[in-house]
Amino acid sequence: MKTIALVAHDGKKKALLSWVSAHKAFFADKQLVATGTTGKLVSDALQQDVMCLASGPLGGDQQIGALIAEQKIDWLVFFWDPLSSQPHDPDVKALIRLAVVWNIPVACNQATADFIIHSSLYQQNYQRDVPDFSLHTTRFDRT
Ligand SMILES: O=C(CO)COP(=O)(O)O
Repeated sequence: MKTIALVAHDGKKKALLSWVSAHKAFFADKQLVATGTTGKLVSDALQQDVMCLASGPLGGDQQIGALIAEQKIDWLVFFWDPLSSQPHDPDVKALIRLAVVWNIPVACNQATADFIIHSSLYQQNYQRDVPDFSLHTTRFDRT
């Protein structure tokens, strides 16, 4: 099962909540991890369990970064707010840095988050619709 980390700054929480709500069915079979306040809001919006870590300014970003370094997170959706300063800005940068270091998909806005969902759905459908790809290749090789 895929594990997705969700984080949003206060100025972007509304955007994240409307985005996750629009994709409620997609998240139903995913494991969700989030910083404290974001996680509570997402859990209420989706009526789904979310592993809530500490609030961002209290170390939640660092906890998610640690999970990334332990390879327990498949992708990160982090709606950070480019128009307000954060007291824990070094933690924010460290989290994004670790997502890049560990080469996991990371979406910092809705357009990219949509891309990742569409790509993930495409991969699921491709794997389901073409299960006998190797068989097909073998048959082709014999002719
Ligand atoms: O500050 C955050 C990310 O940097 C988010 O923390 P909360 O989800 O606790 O608001």
